[in-house]
Amino acid sequence: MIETRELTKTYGRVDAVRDVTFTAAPGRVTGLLGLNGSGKSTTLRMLLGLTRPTRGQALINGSRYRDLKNPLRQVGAVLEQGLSHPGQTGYAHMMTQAKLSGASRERATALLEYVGLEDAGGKRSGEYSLGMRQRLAVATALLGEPSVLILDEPANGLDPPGMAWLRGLLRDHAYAGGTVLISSHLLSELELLVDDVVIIGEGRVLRAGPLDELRAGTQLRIRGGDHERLTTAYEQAGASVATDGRALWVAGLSPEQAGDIALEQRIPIYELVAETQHLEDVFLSVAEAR
Ligand SMILES: Nc1ncnc2c1ncn2[C@@H]1O[C@H](COP(=O)(O)OP(=O)(O)OP(=O)(O)O)[C@@H](O)[C@H]1O
Repeated sequence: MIETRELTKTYGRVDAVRDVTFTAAPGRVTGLLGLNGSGKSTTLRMLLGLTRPTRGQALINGSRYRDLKNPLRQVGAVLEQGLSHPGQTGYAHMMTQAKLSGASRERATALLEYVGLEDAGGKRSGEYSLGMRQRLAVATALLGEPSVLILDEPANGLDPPGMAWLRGLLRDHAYAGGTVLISSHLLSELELLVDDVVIIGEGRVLRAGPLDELRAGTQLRIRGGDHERLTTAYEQAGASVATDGRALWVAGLSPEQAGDIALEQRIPIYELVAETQHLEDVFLSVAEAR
């Protein structure tokens, strides 16, 4: 479980993070979304005890990071800057880190295999691709069998199969009761993964909630015989109607209602599709509403 309460970090006159309150619950994957510079890394760094909050609280399993007993057994982190020494092999890195987190050598070896680096374990990590470094960072984070995982922009450097692998791993972690908090500006990548979303902009929480609730606004895309008359009829029925030049976008009616109204007006319908909003649409509408 992760909780922040009125978490704030001020650098000089800049509020990097301001009054950020959210919860990332066990059994769920929570996405922290925002543009570059919106305060994601600063929030995660405060949770991990790497940056001291100006005020407010950042709690993992009910405690500040520095008050956690055995922190490496409670929380694993994948941060943007790699952890490993470039001259050290992946294998040697895992053995050093295993000692720090009290994990066995067997677990370290098994994790190298789990992240797909069994053949690259003898190579210096400085020679790894960005994607391989991310895999090594994930293996390191999992060493202490932590219930909480925190990942800052892990999609950077991962190719599509790598991203699919990471999605599977994080979903399994949440399914087993773990808590996952992942930051990203790649909305389409996150849409396939997260259960809950916290959108931040300029250091503040703009919107937070379950993904399904945030993108609940289903719209109908309708192409018919007479768009002008259709618009009038739908608006009279209480819907809001927009057009992209080729089709009408209708919010506030079911497909059945929209079809029946067109039939009453004797206007032919050539195409009628119910489209669920994408995370990107939610993000843009939140950003525009500010
Ligand atoms: N150590 C620091 N000193 C001064 N300003 C900082 C420091 N760290 C972050 N900031 C500022 O705080 C704001 C938020 O930065 P942060 O790195 O948390 O954003 P982010 O959402 O993680 O962005 P990115 O995806 O680019 O890393 C930015 O305006 C940044 O310039």
